[in-house]
Amino acid sequence: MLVTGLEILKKARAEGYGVGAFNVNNMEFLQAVLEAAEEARSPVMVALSEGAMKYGGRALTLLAVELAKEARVPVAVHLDHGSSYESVLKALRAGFTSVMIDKSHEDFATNVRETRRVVEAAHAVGVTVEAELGRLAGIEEHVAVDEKDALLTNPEEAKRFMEETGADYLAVAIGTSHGAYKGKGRPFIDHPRLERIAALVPAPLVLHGASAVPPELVERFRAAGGEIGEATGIHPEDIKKAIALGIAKINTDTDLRLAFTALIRETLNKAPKEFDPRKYLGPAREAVKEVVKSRMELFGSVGKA
Ligand SMILES: O=C(COP(=O)(O)O)NO
Ligand SMILES: [Ca+2]
Ligand code: NA
Ligand SMILES: [Zn+2]
Repeated sequence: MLVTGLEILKKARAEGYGVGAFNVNNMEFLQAVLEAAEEARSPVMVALSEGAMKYGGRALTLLAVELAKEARVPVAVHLDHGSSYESVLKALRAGFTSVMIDKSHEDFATNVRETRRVVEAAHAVGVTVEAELGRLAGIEEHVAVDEKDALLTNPEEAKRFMEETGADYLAVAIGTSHGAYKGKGRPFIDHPRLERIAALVPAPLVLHGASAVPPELVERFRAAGGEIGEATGIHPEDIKKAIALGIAKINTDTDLRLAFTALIRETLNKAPKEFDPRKYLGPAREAVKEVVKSRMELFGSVGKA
C-alpha cells in the first residue's frame, strides 16, 4: 500500500530498525525493490532523484506510484535530493508520498526558509518532508563538496532547524559520502555526534551515502570488465550502530548500480551472440533484488511490514 514516508520512518525509529530508500531509474530496478520488499515482508522507500525523474519520465513515476498502491507491504515513493521548490511540486503532482528538499549547501537561514516553504506545500497535500543539515563529503548532486568544506551536522543547530522548518525527518552528515569512493579504508562514522543529534531531534534520521560497496561486488564488477578504483563503502557494523542510535532511513544507490552493471557485463561477455534485452536485463534485475534483500536483513526491516 502507498503510504507517507513518515508513517514508515516513525515506526522504524520507535522500534529501532532501519528502512531502505533504494534509488530506481528504470522498470527493472523498481520491480527488484518492490519484489524484494514483498518477499521479505519489509516496508520500503522507492527513491527517484531528479535525474531519475528526467530519465524515466511518466513511464517511471506512474509505474512507481501505481505499483506502490498495489504492493502488499507499505511503500513510500520519495523524491531524492530535490534541489528546488519547483522540483518538489513536480513530485507532488506525480503522486509521490515523500519529498526531500536538499538545501544543505546553502547557509542556515536560506536552508530554513526554503525547507519551510516545501513543508507548507507538501503538508497541504498530505506528503511528508526530508530536509538536510550539514554536508556530505564527496560529490553531492549539485555541488562538489571537498573534505575541508564537508561540514558535519551540528546537534544544537539540528534541533533548531527541525523546530523552525517543521520537516518530518532529517538527513545528517556524520561522515558518509555519495558514490563508490567513501574514503581510504573504513570511513570514520561519527557515532557520538549522531547520538547527540538523536538526543535533541526525536524525528527519524536519514543516512545518505550509506552503500557498503562490498569487496566481492567490486571484484565481480572488475572481473566482468568493469573499471573501478580504490572503492570503499560503509561498514555493515557502522550501519547497525547508526540504526541503534536513531537512523531510520538508509539510502542505497551505488550498491544497486554495481550489481546491475556487473551482471549485464557478465551476461554479455558469456553470450556475445545474445541481443534479447530480457536475457541480460533479467539477471541484472535479480542481482539488484538480492542486494536489496541483503540490505533489508542488515537494517532489521525484514518482517516489519
Ligand atoms: O545517498 C544516496 C545514495 O548513497 P550511495 O551512493 O552510498 O548509495 N542517495 O541519495
Ligand atoms: Ca545536500
Ligand atoms: Na533522500
Ligand atoms: Zn543522497
